[in-house]
Amino acid sequence: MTEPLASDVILSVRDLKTWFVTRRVTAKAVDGVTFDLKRGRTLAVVGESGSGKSVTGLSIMGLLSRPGRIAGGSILFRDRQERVHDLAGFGQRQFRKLRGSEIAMIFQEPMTSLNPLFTVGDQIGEMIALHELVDHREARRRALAMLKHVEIPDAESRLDDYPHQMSGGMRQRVMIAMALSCSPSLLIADEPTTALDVTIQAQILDLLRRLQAEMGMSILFITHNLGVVAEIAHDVVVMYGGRVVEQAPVNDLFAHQRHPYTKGLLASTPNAARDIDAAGQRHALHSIPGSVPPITDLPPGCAFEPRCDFAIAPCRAAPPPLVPAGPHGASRCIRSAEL
Ligand SMILES: Nc1ncnc2c1ncn2[C@@H]1O[C@H](COP(=O)(O)OP(=O)(O)OP(=O)(O)O)[C@@H](O)[C@H]1O
Repeated sequence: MTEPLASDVILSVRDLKTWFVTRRVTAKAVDGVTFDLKRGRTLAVVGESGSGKSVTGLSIMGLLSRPGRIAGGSILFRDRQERVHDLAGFGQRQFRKLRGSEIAMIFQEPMTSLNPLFTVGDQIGEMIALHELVDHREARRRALAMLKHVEIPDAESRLDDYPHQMSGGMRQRVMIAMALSCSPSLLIADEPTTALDVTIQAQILDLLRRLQAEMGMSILFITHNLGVVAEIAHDVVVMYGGRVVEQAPVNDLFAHQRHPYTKGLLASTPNAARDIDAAGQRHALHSIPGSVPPITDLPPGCAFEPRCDFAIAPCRAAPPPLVPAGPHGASRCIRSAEL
């Protein structure tokens, strides 16, 4: 029997396995991932390229491409009527009802969501009309309100712009407007600021924080950037090789990392105050040796063991379980108590 969902949890991913199976290989892109996202909070999923972050988001949205499929586990989602659904068993027809109205997703590249052939006003309006009974004029009025909501200057005239007439930051705002036009309770944001320069990135993060406070939505924020995590997350899940290696509230994670991979990620994140001293001397940035092994060829024990400075013989035996480490966090490192 599945354990019931705590009343403040909107999304509970439990032992999720998303595999890409072909006749020759099985790529276990997500292999036993478990986390909870609470109402009105932001959970960041962080890890290097290939760790399984995007596949986790796409699994929740029902947007996996073949031969990807959910091979096990559950994705419990609480809708606005407080009904709990297991999205792991959903078909495309059920997803179509939920996507946009209850769960929305934004991507790194706004043109993934925007059609170059239609004006932004038409596209946002169409999204609203798809889920709610509104006429053309009302859809346009709501689209304009959304453009203002995401702080697009001179929104009235921008309504009739095509996406290519806008800057990257503005397009990102339009994608957010479209995603939030039906007030979803869950937003999945997959690297939405990665392609933007740092000042625009900070503005988009500010905007998301403000919209979250106003609309009360929960955000699953996928990123490889711990700087962004520090800006936006309440809670953090660190992924490596398709598994969660550590999870903790954001303050705890930055104060004390329980997994050597998280330690390495943090040490590799540029930080001007730490990297240049008062005399202007630069200190070399740490980098984690090697790279994420292909998920079709993970080592038998801890997936991070070949790159880990703290590894001991038992790390090579079997994948360590995710166990409580400290009062709020959990770690998959058998040495976490000593780190
Ligand atoms: N269509 C596919 N067929 C086979 N394997 C896939 C497919 N899509 C993703 N994978 C595999 O799943 C693994 C996880 O990919 P995923 O995109 O989730 O990583 P990520 O952590 O989001 O990295 P990035 O930041 O680069 O997107 C990768 O190793 C990739 O090889």
